[in-house]
Amino acid sequence: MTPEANSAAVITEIAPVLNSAITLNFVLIRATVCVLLALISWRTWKFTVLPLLYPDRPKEYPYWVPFMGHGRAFFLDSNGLLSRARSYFGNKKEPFALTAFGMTFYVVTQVKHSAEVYRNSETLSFEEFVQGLMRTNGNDENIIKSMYTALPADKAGFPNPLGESFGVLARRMHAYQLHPGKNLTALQKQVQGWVDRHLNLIDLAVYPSAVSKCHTSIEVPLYQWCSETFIQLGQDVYFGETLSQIDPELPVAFIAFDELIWKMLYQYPSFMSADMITPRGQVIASLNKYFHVPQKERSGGAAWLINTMEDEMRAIGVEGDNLAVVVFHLYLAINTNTRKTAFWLLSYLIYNPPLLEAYRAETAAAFGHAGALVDPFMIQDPSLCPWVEAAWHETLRMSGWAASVRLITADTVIGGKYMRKGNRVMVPHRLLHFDAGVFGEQPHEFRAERWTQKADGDKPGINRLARSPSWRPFGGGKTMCSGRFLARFSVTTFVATLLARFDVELVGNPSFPRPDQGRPVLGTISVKEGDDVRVKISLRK
Ligand code: HEM
Repeated sequence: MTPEANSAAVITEIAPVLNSAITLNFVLIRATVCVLLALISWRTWKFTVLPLLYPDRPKEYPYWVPFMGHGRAFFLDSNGLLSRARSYFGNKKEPFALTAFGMTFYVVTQVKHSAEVYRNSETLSFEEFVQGLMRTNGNDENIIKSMYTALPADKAGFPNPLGESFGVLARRMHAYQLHPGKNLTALQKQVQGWVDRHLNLIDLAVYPSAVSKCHTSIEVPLYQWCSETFIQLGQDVYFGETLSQIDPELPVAFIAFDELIWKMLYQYPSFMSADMITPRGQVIASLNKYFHVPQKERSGGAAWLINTMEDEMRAIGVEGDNLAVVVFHLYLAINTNTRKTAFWLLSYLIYNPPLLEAYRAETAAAFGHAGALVDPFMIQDPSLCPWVEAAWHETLRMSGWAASVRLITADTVIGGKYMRKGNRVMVPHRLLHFDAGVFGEQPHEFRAERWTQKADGDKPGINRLARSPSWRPFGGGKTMCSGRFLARFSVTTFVATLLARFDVELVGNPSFPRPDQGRPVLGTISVKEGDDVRVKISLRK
């Protein structure tokens, strides 16, 4: 065959293939153009036309992928996304809307509007969040229902004059135990005794992460070690020693769960979250065993709150695993934030020696002969310990990562904007706490002194910032954290005792540990993986 004939044959052979490839490409290009046009029309309609038609609705931060919305950015750094959205709207502080994974949140960043959210318990519900957690962690539907069904006003046990459900009464029980008064003082004395007894080198060396280098010092990874000690403290004070006897590994299991709590909050499928589910199962199983021991036989005794909640729940038929799952949430509330706050407070002090010395000097009066912890209550008095107060507040400000979220149960107006039933409204505490207009210059820097500047008429040691409505480290309204007084007492007393008895110094020259801004938590931010710092704790000479 001649070369010409040869190429003609090849062309005849490949022409249909080429033709169909060109047709396919053409179809693909047309499909892509159609999808793009549809997307542009949808986006223009949703984010340009609708806001003009309905100016009384919060404007929505635009996105390109329907349903998914800002899901990816929310997952990577929710607070970063919220800041970007706020500046997109010119930092006007009007409520705006944001969609992630098919869920729409109305974000409230102005303090006046956040007060409207906290005041409204009629059409904004926190219970939905709590019930969601109960479901995720294994409570049966009928149990959740009976816990949120109104109980008779004349029932036996904890008084119920308003005929409320156990779910609502539980909040009153928390307040009864944890708000200032004799019940809180009793618990604080337990914390005092625990700290006084256990903050010695022999006891501190037994924590799994501690390494004993010689008989006068130990070395610890600070985050891990604060977590282990604080969970042990919380557990012993609330549940007595029985829980540790049942499961000596419980604090370690809880840390493993708590570091992966974001998988629970994002409701990851079980095949992707065995590493979170297994330790969570261990904590719940150990609590279940604990409740099989009769109250009178539990050594060390439990707090009033634990025994009362148990009695009240048994009275409405909550037993076994269901009882353990409900109390698991309390175990979580007691332990998740204090361990991390202790770590951040200690880190800020260690990296700021003058502040550490001021903290140590102010709290010296709390200690008696041979470092005995005799008066931890003076540490709570801002007029006696202004630097403790300042360091505590600034640590909460820098490490708070929570947002108050409520389900909208009926159409509601907040900040003059109409918010639709079924969506959620969110008050991101961090945006409030990083407002330079309220908290002063360089809001991203740790500056304890911002809490020491007083206005005329302020009580000694009490700074006006602590009374600002922008200050929300513990949320607000009826659901404001009931553990806030005990949390401050435990963390500041623990740190004061550690500094009174030991020298605490960095091993090597590590940079300040970075917070993990990607993963959601229920309060205080975690440390970035790999950023824990090693610290040497040695007896003070
Ligand atoms: C530094 C430590 C702590 C921080 C930063 C913290 C923070 C918070 C926050 C932000 C909320 C949500 C409030 C809302 O959305 O309105 C909350 C609720 C709560 N906290 Fe804490 N908390 C801490 C320690 C504790 C402790 C030690 C307990 C002890 C029991 C506790 C018990 C609770 C309870 C029971 C709730 C739910 C309130 C309700 O359902 O009404 N917290 N906490």
